[in-house]
Amino acid sequence: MTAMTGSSAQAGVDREFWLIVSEVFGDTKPTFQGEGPSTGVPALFIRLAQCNLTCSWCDTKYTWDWKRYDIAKETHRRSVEELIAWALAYDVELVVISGGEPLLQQRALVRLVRGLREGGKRVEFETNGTVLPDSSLLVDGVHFNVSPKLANSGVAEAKRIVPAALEAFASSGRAVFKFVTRSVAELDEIQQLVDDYGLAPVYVMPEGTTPEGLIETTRVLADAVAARRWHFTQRLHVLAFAEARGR
Ligand SMILES: Nc1nc2[nH]cc(C(=O)O)c2c(=O)[nH]1
Ligand code: SF4
Ligand SMILES: [Mg+2]
Repeated sequence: MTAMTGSSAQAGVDREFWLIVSEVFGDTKPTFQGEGPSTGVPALFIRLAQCNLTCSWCDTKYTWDWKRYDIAKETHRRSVEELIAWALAYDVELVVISGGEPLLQQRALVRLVRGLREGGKRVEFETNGTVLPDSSLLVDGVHFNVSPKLANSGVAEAKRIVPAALEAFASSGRAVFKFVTRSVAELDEIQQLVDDYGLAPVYVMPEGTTPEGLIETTRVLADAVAARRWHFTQRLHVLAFAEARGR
C-alpha cells in the first residue's frame, strides 16, 4: 500500500481513463454533423453526461436533469480505450464530442482525443464555453463549436459567461462561436459578447426542435444576421430526422 490509495486517488485515476457517457450514435444509423461549419459532414457522436448549466430550452436534459430522468438508466461508464476502438471501427473521419458539457470530463478527453487523432480522426467539440480548455486539446485536427448561452437560457450570467474561458477559445484559432437565438433583439446581446471577448467567427443558430419551429425562426432572423455579416447555421439533423434521439 502506498499513499496513493484511497478513494480520492482512485477517483483521480478514474477521471483519466473513464468517461460518463450518455449515448454514442452515428454507427448503426449514420448521420451528419448537423450544426456549425461542418454541417452536412458524416460524423460519429459521443455524447457525454452531466452539465454545469440548466438551460430552459435544453434539448438534451436526459444528460443532466436527474429530477426528470433516471441517472442509472441514462448514464454509462465507458473506458477511453473502448470509445476509441468504437470510433476507429467506422470509416467516418469526423467524431463530434457533445453533451451535456463534455469539458467537465476533460482529463479523460485528453486521452480520448489523442487516440482518435492517432487513428486518423478529426474531432469537434460542442461546448458551452464555460470551461477553460486544456492546452493539450488545442491541437491540429481538433475544433470547438463554442455555444455561449444568452439570457434566453434562464441561467444566471455569472454561471453562463466565463470571461477567461471565452478569451481562451477566442485566441485559440480553433473555435467558432455559435449562438442559439430566438429573436432579432438577441443579436445585440450577441454583439456585446463579441465585442467584450473578441469572439469570431459568429454563427447564429435558430432555437428549435421541430423543422417548423426552425424555419419560422430562420425567417425571423435571417435578414438581420446577414446584415451583420455573421454566419447562419441550421440544425440539419432536426430538419432531416425531426426529434429522433441519436441522430
Ligand atoms: N446530427 C447531430 N448534429 C449535432 N451537432 C451538435 C449536436 C449536439 O447535440 O450537440 C448534434 C446532434 O445531436 N446531432
Ligand atoms: S449548456 Fe447545453 S447541455 Fe447544458 S443545459 Fe445548456 S443546452 Fe443543455
Ligand atoms: Mg443536439
